[in-house]
Amino acid sequence: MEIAFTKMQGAGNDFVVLDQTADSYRLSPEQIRFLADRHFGVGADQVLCVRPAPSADLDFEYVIYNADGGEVQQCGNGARCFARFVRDKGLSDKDSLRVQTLAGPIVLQLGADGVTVDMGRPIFDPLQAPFTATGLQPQPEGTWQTWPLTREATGQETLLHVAVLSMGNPHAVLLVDDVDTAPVAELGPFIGNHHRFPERTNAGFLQILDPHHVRLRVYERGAGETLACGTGACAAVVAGVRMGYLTSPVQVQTRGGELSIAWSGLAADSVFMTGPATTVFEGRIQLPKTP
Ligand SMILES: N[C@@H](CCC[C@H](N)C(=O)O)C(=O)O
Repeated sequence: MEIAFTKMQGAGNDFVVLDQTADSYRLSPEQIRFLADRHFGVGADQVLCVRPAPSADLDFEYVIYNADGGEVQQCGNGARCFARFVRDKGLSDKDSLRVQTLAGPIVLQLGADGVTVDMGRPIFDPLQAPFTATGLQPQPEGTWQTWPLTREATGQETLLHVAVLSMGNPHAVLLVDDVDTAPVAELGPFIGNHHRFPERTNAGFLQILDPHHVRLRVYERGAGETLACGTGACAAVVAGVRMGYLTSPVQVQTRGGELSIAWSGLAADSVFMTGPATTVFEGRIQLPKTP
């Protein structure tokens, strides 16, 4: 089967975007992995599918797959690209779109500064992250807490203190002095695959510059380190605000660009993310047959 695709990026987090509004084909995990493959396919951190709305109060369904082929709940940078895609393809001319994700509905707003996404409320209950905190003693940090993860390296035991929350998808946030020297390639998979995260997790490395500016690297579940992670930026800012280090709005510098995150600090309020969304190229590709 040959399909049309659009390659997009938001702050360097890159996507293959597929229009499945009129054509109801579905892809196997092998086909997703092929599309995301940087040598044999198009290359992307995530594959995004635009599908018809499942109910009249929504505009579309937004389906997200990681490069490893697994379907996931949420993708912030992808949401901005989704909004740009439906506008550019003439699928909708609305400035405000309500789309269904696996984590629930989110609202996308197209404006002059880029796309702003209402990412919904952060979820603080560890069990809902999901994170198994049984038997652990949290360490108080501001109005919040971090959790100790034991790490055995070269015979020595070290403790990493991570903030845990969900932005619809799981996040662990570790404060570091300098993101450039943080051992992301080593600690990212350790935190991401830690047995206390039964669905694995995205691992953020947060360097605070001042109350309104941070630097961030994220080792993403199912994709490895990416140039930016939208939900990771939201989670890091929420964690920083609750620990008392940050004040909204916060500019998040990633390796691929800048994102602006706003959150009132109240658990009942949504997190808002603004940033770029760009089309890189379009094409058609023959999919491999799957068994
Ligand atoms: N790049 C994303 C997040 C994509 C999903 C994530 N890897 C997960 O498995 O939860 C973003 O911009 O938020």
